[in-house]
Amino acid sequence: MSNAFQVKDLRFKYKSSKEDTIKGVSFDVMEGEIFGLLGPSGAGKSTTQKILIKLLEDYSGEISYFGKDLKSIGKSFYEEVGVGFEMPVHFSKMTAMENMKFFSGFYKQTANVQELMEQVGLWEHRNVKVGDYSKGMKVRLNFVRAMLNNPKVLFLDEVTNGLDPKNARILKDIISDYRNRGGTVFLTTHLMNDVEQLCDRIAFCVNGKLYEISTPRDLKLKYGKREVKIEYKEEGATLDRIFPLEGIGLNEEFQNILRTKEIETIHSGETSMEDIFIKVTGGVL
Ligand SMILES: Nc1ncnc2c1ncn2[C@@H]1O[C@H](COP(=O)(O)OP(=O)(O)OP(=O)(O)O)[C@@H](O)[C@H]1O
Repeated sequence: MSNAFQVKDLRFKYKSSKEDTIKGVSFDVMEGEIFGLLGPSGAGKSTTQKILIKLLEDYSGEISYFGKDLKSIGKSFYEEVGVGFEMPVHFSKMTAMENMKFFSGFYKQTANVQELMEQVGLWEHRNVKVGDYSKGMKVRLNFVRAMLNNPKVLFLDEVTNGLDPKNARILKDIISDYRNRGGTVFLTTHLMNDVEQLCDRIAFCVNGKLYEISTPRDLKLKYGKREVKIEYKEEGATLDRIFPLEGIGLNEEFQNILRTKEIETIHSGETSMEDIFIKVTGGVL
């Protein structure tokens, strides 16, 4: 697998601000992975994304896109990337389909719009004016728009914001499917669920810096509590005990509970991603 993006010591300052918004971050986005930037509001996630999309060019540091300096790549870049911004922008007096046809016109190569609209459950509402769409429908349409050019790399900003759990799930499945077919995804979020269910690797972003670039699983192993909690019934009451994972197979008390009690639950001490985030960055999401 090659690197879709290689970012080295990226720094960026908005003209109106006194200090750097992005304070020297380095990371790679591998081709075929879902890479997530997780962080609280104002951390610099959207700014980083805008730099990678070439909307902000006045940065220092190095960014390469499939081995080429990002600054040297021309308009062809937009044929290859899909962008789903947080705030959907559509023509509200036009129908969803008219909107999609309009935006398709920007690209040389376009995806199968019907298929995309069907996937997100909007095909039957294709002739409705976007102004009459609900917020969730607009979010789903925005996703279709991001996929219109069959992108090689997909950028998503808070992609599940405003969606109910069912529609959030549908969208996450489509994103995973896109990755499984070789697509690369760079997403920003402040939502744990998005990270846990979607991302192959994540980076914690706080105040323009990155902490701990890793897989959700490795982070859990590194920062998780190495213990097992067991809940069991005894004389009508539910009791619980916590045992260290080390030597659990030889722990007689643990074995005894397993043998003699009615077990209700057994959990390994999984630390939530939120706990890990706080532990690593000292900040809250
Ligand atoms: N156009 C701009 N001019 C000046 N400062 C800006 C501009 N856009 C963003 N900022 C500032 O840069 C910092 C990072 O903002 P950014 O939007 O990248 O954060 P974020 O992590 O994406 O947060 P959110 O999830 O709220 O969008 C914030 O302090 C913000 O106020």
